[in-house]
Amino acid sequence: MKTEISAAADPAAAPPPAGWEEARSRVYAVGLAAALPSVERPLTEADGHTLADPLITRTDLPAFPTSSVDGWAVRGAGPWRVVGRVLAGSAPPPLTQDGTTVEIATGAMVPEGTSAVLRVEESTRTSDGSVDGVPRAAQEWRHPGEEASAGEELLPAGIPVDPAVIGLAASCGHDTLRVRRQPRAALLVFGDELLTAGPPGAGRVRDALGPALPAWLRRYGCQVRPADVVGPVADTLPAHVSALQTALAGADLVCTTGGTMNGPVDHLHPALAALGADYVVNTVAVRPGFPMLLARLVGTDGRIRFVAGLPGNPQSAIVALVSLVAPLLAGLAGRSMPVLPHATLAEPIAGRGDYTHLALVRRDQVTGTVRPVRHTGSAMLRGLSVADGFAVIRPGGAGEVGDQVPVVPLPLLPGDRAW
Ligand SMILES: Nc1nc2c(c(=O)[nH]1)N[C@H]1C(S)=C(S)[C@@H](COP(=O)(O)OP(=O)(O)OC[C@H]3O[C@@H](n4cnc5c(N)ncnc54)[C@H](O)[C@@H]3O)O[C@H]1N2
Ligand code: MOO
Repeated sequence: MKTEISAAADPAAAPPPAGWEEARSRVYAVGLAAALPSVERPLTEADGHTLADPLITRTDLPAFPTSSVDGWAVRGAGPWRVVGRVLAGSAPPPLTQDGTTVEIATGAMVPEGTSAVLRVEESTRTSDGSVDGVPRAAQEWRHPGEEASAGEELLPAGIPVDPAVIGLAASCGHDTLRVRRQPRAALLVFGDELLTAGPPGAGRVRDALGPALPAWLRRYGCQVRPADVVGPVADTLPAHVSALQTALAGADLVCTTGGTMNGPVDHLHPALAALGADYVVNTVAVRPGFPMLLARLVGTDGRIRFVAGLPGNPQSAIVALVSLVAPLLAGLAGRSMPVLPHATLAEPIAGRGDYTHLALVRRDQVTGTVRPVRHTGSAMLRGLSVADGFAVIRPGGAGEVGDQVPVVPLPLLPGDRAW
């Protein structure tokens, strides 16, 4: 996909905001073009990563004929003379004579020559110690390849690794998985007015994003080390440039909060210009969160890094996170573009004219419908704390009761496969 990238420059001369969907596609494409290299990880360390290669089974599944019950592996017609016992974990000799049986445990390999497995509770012993009974018509063992054949692709590349995938990989013989390296993210919090402890007041507010964003970013599969969360960064251009330079040295993605507008101490745009960044997206026609941006820097070593500028208003910062950072990370991980689930509105939601409206909603777990929550001003976090996601109200319209609308889910549980 062609992407429009423009150099960071005078924001007054900036192009009009990108449409919300267009902005998402653009950042996803740019992320995918910079997809992170693949690495080998032990299964126990693969959770939350993304498969870089398809998952291919190393053997048939099951790998050998496997008894599904405790009982008797018999050959020919009964009664059967007992000639041995086979427990799970060994490769038994074949049953060579009709009228013979071996005791067999659930999970044990069925000896070659077996014609049926008789459940222990459906068997009797004759006076001479032989086994008798009528095996069920349905076979009581699993055949090799019943679940998968050796060499078969079980999952494509690009799939998120979750506990189900880890279990499957182990069952078909893998000790490690080839996954995309997790993106390393850093966070710079801008704003001299921010307090990092205690109650707000006297013109100062608590930094709500420094503590919260690393946790959101980890839920999107990023690595965020505590030392990579820095702030408040002093409201001067040199301090911004230097903080960005330091963060970019180690991170694939640097998120910043605040300073996206053109206020007297908003230094993000000039700092990006000083660093030679290009805009992938510079403002988006969405409410709230309009001043969000994504910029790209190419290092002298060719390494591509991104800066996501999240607006200072706390809810707007989260809108920017779900709007731009989530598709960027999907691209970097080699995943597909996130598909938005749809839900039915149980209450109307106003439109925002030419802008897309992202409205915090809560989902009724029983009916699956969504309704807006209260306290959703862009400076507020109360609504977010009781919401499951943002309903997407497209430009030029409004959401009516009964409308099916896309919903951007919040990544509330790590590694969630579906909403
Ligand atoms: N003249 C205009 N002014 C503003 C406009 C506009 O269109 N014209 N847009 C408003 C919108 S929309 C937003 S969003 C904000 C974005 O501003 P910045 O990204 O430059 O953010 P700041 O000015 O630094 O802060 C805005 C607001 O958020 C509070 N804040 C900042 N960081 C944090 C934090 N980590 N935790 C909690 N609260 C934070 C900050 O104190 C301000 O109240 O611009 C509007 N202005
Ligand atoms: O768009 Mo601002 O992000 O409304 O608060």
